[in-house]
Amino acid sequence: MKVLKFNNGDQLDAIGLGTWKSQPVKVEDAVLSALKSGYKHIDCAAVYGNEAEIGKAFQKAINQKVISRENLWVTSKLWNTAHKAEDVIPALKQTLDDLQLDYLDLYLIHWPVAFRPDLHGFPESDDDFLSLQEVPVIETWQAMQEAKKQGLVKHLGVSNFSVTKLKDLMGKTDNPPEMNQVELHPFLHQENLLEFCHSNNIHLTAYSPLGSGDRSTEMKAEDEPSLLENAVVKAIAKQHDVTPAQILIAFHLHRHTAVIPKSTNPKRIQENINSAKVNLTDEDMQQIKSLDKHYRYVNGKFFETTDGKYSNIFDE
Ligand SMILES: NC(=O)C1=CN([C@@H]2O[C@H](COP(=O)(O)OP(=O)(O)OC[C@H]3O[C@@H](n4cnc5c(N)ncnc54)[C@H](OP(=O)(O)O)[C@@H]3O)[C@@H](O)[C@H]2O)C=CC1
Ligand SMILES: O=C1CO[C@H](CO)[C@@H](O)[C@@H]1O
Repeated sequence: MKVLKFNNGDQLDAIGLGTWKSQPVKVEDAVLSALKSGYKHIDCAAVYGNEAEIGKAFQKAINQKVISRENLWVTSKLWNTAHKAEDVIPALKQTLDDLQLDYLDLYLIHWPVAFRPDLHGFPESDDDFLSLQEVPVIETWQAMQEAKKQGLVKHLGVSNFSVTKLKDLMGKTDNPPEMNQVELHPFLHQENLLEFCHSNNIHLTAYSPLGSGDRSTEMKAEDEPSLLENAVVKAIAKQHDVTPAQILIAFHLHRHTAVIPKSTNPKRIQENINSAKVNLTDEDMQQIKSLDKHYRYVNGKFFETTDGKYSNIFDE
């Protein structure tokens, strides 16, 4: 398995398991099945509403000696309601309680967007958002540093940050993020972001690598393109005698990022980690490069306000 190396010597398996939309009744078995299939890297978030069930899987796996805590890598994310300094550590402690862990391996700011702390669910009006002037990202970041000092988390990072937002944060701290988790796949290469992160010692994790087909219909565009059904991807898969999903996952290994396909199906969970064995050629990568059309499945539209507080969230 390819790994991403951190400054302190820690290593992250490049293929991890995503858990957004994994139903609480299914996710415990899914995570346990993944750990038994050799996954060591699990991607979670408070907002996915299933961390307590994932925690049960971790307990079972550790008790059954499927994996030790030291070999397991758990990422979670701070939700947008907890960006104020005083809310960060309580939110992290809730996640740790739910996951039944003493520490996280990686904690990310989920979005560069802040909601009112008392908000339940998603914003319904402009008033449900706080502006970045009211809660600057650096305030949240400093509180995360404190959590690290207290031993609650080993590594810190961000998610959905553009180059502009990374530069802004890096200009205000001596402790830059070690990870940026963003959408990446053959329809969205984000070469500039990849180059910026890699030349600044920031790892990337690719989310929605298979096109996030199980999102609710309200989140989908009518003419949404399919990665799994793409003719070029299918032809490359045929040449390698593997599935299209395995090509889509192997693409990220070739670009030295992590990738976190979501599945609750044991067969597909196994299939996805087996992508580690796929070696794409330069010619395959060239063909995949031609598919880039800057298409986002998670387009951030749900953060648009009428007052423009969070317009152009990706700065492009
Ligand atoms: N930081 C952020 O803002 C975001 C982070 N994420 C993270 O990234 C993870 C992955 O992204 P996500 O959006 O969930 O979508 P993915 O691109 O991983 O797609 C998930 C879908 O693909 C199906 N699938 C899984 N494996 C295969 C396979 N081998 N062949 C065919 N279909 C397959 C799944 O079905 P089934 O389960 O039935 O197998 C599900 O319908 C998330 O779960 C989450 O952890 C995602 C979005 C935003
Ligand atoms: O990780 C994610 C998936 O779920 C959320 C939407 O419900 C997104 O905000 C986020 O990017």
